[in-house]
Amino acid sequence: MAATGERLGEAESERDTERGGDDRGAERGAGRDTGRGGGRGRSATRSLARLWPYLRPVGGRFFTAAGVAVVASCLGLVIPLVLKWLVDGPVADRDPGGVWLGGALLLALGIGEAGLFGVRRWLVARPLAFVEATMRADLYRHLQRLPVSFHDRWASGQLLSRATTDLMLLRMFLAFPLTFLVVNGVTVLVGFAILLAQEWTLGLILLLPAVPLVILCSVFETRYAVVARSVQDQTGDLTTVVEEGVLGIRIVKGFGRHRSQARAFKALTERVRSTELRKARLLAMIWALIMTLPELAIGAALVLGTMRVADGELSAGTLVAFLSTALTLRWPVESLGFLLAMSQDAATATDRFFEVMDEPTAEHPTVEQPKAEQSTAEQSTAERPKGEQPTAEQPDGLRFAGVEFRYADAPPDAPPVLAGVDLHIRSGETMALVGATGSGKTTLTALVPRLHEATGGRITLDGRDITTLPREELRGLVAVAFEEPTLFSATAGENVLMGAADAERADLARALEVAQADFVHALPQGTDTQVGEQGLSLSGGQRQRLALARAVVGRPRFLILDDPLSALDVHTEALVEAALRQVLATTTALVVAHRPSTVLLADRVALLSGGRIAAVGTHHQLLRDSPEYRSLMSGDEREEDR
Ligand SMILES: Nc1ncnc2c1ncn2[C@@H]1O[C@H](COP(=O)(O)OP(=O)(O)OP(=O)(O)O)[C@@H](O)[C@H]1O
Repeated sequence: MAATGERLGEAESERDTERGGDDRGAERGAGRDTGRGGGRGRSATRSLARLWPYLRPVGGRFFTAAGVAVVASCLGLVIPLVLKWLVDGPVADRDPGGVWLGGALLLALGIGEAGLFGVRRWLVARPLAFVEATMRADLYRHLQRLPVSFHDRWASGQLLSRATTDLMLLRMFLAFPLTFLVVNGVTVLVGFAILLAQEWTLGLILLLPAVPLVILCSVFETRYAVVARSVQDQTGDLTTVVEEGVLGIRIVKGFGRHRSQARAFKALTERVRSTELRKARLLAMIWALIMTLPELAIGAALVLGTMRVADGELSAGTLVAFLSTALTLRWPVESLGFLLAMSQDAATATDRFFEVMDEPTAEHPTVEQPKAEQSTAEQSTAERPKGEQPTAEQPDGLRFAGVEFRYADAPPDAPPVLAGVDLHIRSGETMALVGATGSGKTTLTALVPRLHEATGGRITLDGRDITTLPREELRGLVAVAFEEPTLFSATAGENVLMGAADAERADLARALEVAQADFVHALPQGTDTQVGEQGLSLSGGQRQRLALARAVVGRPRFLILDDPLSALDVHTEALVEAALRQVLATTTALVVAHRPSTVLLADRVALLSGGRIAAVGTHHQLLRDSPEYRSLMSGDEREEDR
């Protein structure tokens, strides 16, 4: 089963040449590139061996089932021996009693074989469903724990296809090809031993095709591995396009883009189809060879055997038994082609599964505060203006000290998004964060709950470096509401209660009130109303208010709001603002703001520009002193001054 890297490399470059340049259109919609591989230089056996930890808990039942299948298959090999006895004995002696006995024996063997195969099926069905479910649960759990940067890189369709198609392929592989590769292997060995024992010259004739078959199978396996990987990756791309098309149906319809969407989809399906056809051609070729060579050998053995029976060198019974054994071995030999193909598909699915599972869950795990960092902490303490030293009565609030950040996938020559942010939000204070589009406001807010890891500097909450806080504690301290409110296919109440592990119904009512999300009570089942996939049954403003309620339900110590009022009408915005003022009075908050109305919720404003905090002050101070701030706010300035 092992494939050589060189051959894989050759096959891959051949595939690339075959592809040519005409499927560029199909690349559209494939989205982010991560998650595709070439099947280059990997051993199928080594890949499949990684499934062992999942198989081990059900190993007893699984191996018993394989043992039962081996016995059933070898039982089939006894049938020709009974035939030999029948032909040379009772049939030659014209003994009807013996013929009946032989018939009964053959019937019993047939029933025994069928019964044992039934038992095998029963033995493996439940454990393999368990293996598939465990792998799927592990994958889901791992996906939840992977950092946001991973999800930024990977297309969702690639992940979906791994969780569905690939795991189904693996269950099918464990249920059938894996067992039958063993069973058929043992059957072929036992069968050939019987053939050689019966008549070694004829046996050798049947063995002749084995050498070319082994070589052909190895070449086939190498080529098939590459094509199998392509099909599975392309299916992932297809899933991404379908998902994007369904989620973005409003945009597609709104801009009348269904034709171009359909064209892009068709290009991708064409690409999958042509790869599937290449796979089918390979399979057809290997099947033709695997079926033809043994048939030729059986034909040759039949001619030679008949001549020897005619010459009296061989008994008719022996020839009948020999040919029946050879015919019994046809299926185990012929099945090799598709069993190998299914094993390759499974090895590819295993690789794709572990590509995700091998991704580290934390880019920077929680660490004990090292000495070097402590000195930075001391230094930043020294930098604090007088009167800002944290005390037990007055905690320090949220502090950014020399925070730097660059996206891992940013071009190497691009400047960092954040190039040394220094900002102190005092305990209980609300700070508005203002900056031009793309200046890094969302990025800065994402660093606080460690959705991304700062690449330099440090962030402290009440004097504690966030990298030293256990993630659960950090996420209990900090609540976030993003500009794009994400809701889940659950009830309105469940969506809000997701904001805090220990929140109760009373907290839910309070949070809904604060976020002016009373509309929930008017829904058909109140807070128990399902909000549909991604909350799409609600308006943008309603979704945003629910997201806000989710952020405040746990009375967080620190609140991060990314332009939380952008989708609200003027009337609702005023209501939410009024309620928010109450919440903000009790927490330390950083609020990304684009409009003066949001800015006015804050005690002070920080202007982010060129990756640094360019100015800090009240709204009116900045309007007076900062031309950049004035220009950013100018759109609404007149309204503000009214
Ligand atoms: N996942 C990512 N990978 C690479 N670059 C990114 C990623 N996300 C954002 N960026 C880049 O980082 C910069 C800052 O983006 P960010 O979303 O933080 O800006 P912003 O100030 O919040 O913008 P806006 O006001 O439009 O919401 C932008 O140039 C953006 O293109």
